[in-house]
Order: sequence, then structure tokens, then C-alpha cells
Amino acid sequence: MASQEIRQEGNCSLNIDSSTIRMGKRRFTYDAVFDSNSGQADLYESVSSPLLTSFVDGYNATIMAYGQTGSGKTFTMGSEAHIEPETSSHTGLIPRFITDFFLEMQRKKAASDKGVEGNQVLLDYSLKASFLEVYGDNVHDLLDANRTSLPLREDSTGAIRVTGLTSRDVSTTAEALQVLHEGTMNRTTAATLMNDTSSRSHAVFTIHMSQVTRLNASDSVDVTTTSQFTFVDLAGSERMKKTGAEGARAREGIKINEGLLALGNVINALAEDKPANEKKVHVPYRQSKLTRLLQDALGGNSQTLFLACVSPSDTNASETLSTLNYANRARNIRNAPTKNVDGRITYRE
Ligand SMILES: Nc1ncnc2c1ncn2[C@@H]1O[C@H](COP(=O)(O)OP(=O)(O)OP(=O)(O)O)[C@@H](O)[C@H]1O
Repeated sequence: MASQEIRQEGNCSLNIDSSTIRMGKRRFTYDAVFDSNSGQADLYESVSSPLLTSFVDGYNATIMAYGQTGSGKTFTMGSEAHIEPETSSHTGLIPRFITDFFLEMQRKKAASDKGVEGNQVLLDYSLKASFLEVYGDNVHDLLDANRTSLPLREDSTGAIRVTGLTSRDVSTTAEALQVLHEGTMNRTTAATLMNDTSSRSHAVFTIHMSQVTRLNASDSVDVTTTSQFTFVDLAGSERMKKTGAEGARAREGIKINEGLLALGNVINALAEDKPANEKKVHVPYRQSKLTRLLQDALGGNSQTLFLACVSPSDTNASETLSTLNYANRARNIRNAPTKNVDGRITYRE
């Protein structure tokens, strides 16, 4: 329980085992549940590490943290405003992922150079990182100190692109962590009664990878595989009364809740959209910039992990129930991830 919940003399309202949460008479089942004895390493090993393997194999992956303000989304994602020189028990998912990713690619390259990766030869790989926030109705480039507001455009394949977004080359763990840190420092945060460093925007950190593979040493064919890993730290759902938000903070709160409502509407529509349904359900991606940006992560070409953060305290029971219901619906979404192998194959001379 957080210090504020202890001060409010909150009692634990949840009964938890490895896959279920009971709250009063309600019982929710998820793929995995982590209680307050679980550490960041437990969560990482269970949820992110398998997605890292898929990402390296050429699939898109997304981790999205949702929950009430102050419930630990930013802490869990590891996008708090400091860089830890070494991995510690507090290190969150993104820095752990970055560290493991570079180790895995070094291993893959060394194995490929030695010829132990079957008949595939990894010739080269490159990485780019971008970081943006959706703040109210604006999309800001967090790697631009001026936080320029950028437009969204749909490309010829129907994918949503952010025009003018910085995409930084990164070739080491330190460089990637520096990008994470730089963007985090530019993110909009403010103190509320519920959280001293409350995120007032939805933050999207993306790693794009391109790998060139020679399919068979005797064939003259090189193939490019691209994949992206997206980490979404959503702004917290909030009750104005509890956060004590007034003026600009209250207006932010309204915008945050509008974005989350649009996300909820998309999740509800996708959860209903089953192959057995005769009529195709309309999915309102266009309702907000957040949902347009997350179109692929939601029901599209991505393996997506929805991470619901809740407070165990009965002082937050109604918010917790709302998050548990939200996550329950998200669980019904079926995505269709495909390996992103470039159609343009390069034939060597
Ligand atoms: N598991 C945890 N162990 C220790 N401290 C934690 C843990 N989870 C959260 N905290 C601390 O609680 C505070 C609130 O957490 P955090 O900022 O991650 O919440 P949030 O859900 O991102 O909130 P908001 O939506 O307002 O941004 C922070 O000071 C954070 O370091």
C-alpha cells in the first residue's frame, strides 16, 4: 500500500492469487496477477521477456499500462525521471527491456557469425527510438525540447504516422536509455493530491528495428525484417475531487478522462467484434488521437500486453473496480500479429 493509502487508514480490498483477483463478491481472471510482494524483475520475466523474443523474430509488440492516478504505471514502465546506472530491484520494464535487447542481439549476431543459427545469416541490424506524448488534443515530440505539436497522417498502407517525429539512431544500451531519459524530462507532469509527479499526458516510447538477413548462404537473397516495440504509459484515470485538481489541472484531467473514454470505447467495440458476429462492429479509432495512434496495438498487427495497475486499498475501491472491468474487456480483444518481412527482397550480384 502507498504511504498516502496508509495515512488514510485504508484496508486491503483485494484477494489475489497467480491469475485471479477477488474484490468482494466479484472475481476477475487474467493471464497473470502480481501482488505487492512481486518485484519488477518478476513482472519483467513473466511478461516482457517473451515479447522481446517475438520482437527480435520480427513481430510488433506493445505494452500498455492503464490505471488510476498514482497506481504505479510510470514506476512499472520505468519511465521515471532518472537514469539508473545499473539495473536495481526498482528498475522498470523499459530499461530492463533495452538492456536485454542489446544482449540478445549481440548473442544472435555472434551465433549467426559462427553459423549456428540454422541457414539464416544476420548481416546487420539497426535501431531507432522515438518518444511522444498525447497531451490534450496535441501530439508532442518529446525528443524536441520545444515540444512541437505534430500532425497525424495516414500512409498508403493505412498506418498512422506522426509527421516530423524525431527518430533517433541508437546503437547501445546507454544511447537508448539516454533517449528515454531525455523524453521523460520533457513530459508534462504536475503535482496533484494523489501523486506528486502525476503524468498529465499519455506517453508513447517506441523502438523500431530493422534486420537484414541472408536466407541461405548459397542463395543470393537478402531479406529485411522490421519490427517495433511500443511502450505506452497512459495518463491516470482520475476523480477531480480526489486529485484536488483546479483550473489548468482540472482541464487536463477532463482531457485525460476523454482520451481514456475513447480508448475504452475502442476496447469495448473490439471485445464485441467476434468472427461469429454477422455484422462487423464499428471500432471508433477516430474518436481521439490516442486511439488513432494505438490502432495497430488495439486489434491490429501487434502482440499487445495490457497492464492494469490498481490500488489494493479500499479507499480506492471504485477506481480499482473500474480498472479491473476495463482490463477484463481488453482481454477479449484478438489481435492478428504478422511477421513484418519486407516484400522487397534484394538479390545480391
Ligand atoms: N511498486 C512500487 N514500489 C515502490 N514505489 C512505488 C511502486 N509503485 C509506485 N510507486 C511510487 O508511487 C508513486 C506514484 O507512482 P507512479 O507515478 O508510477 O503512478 P502513476 O500510475 O504513473 O500515476 P499518474 O497516472 O498520476 O502519473 C511514485 O512515487 C512511485 O515511485
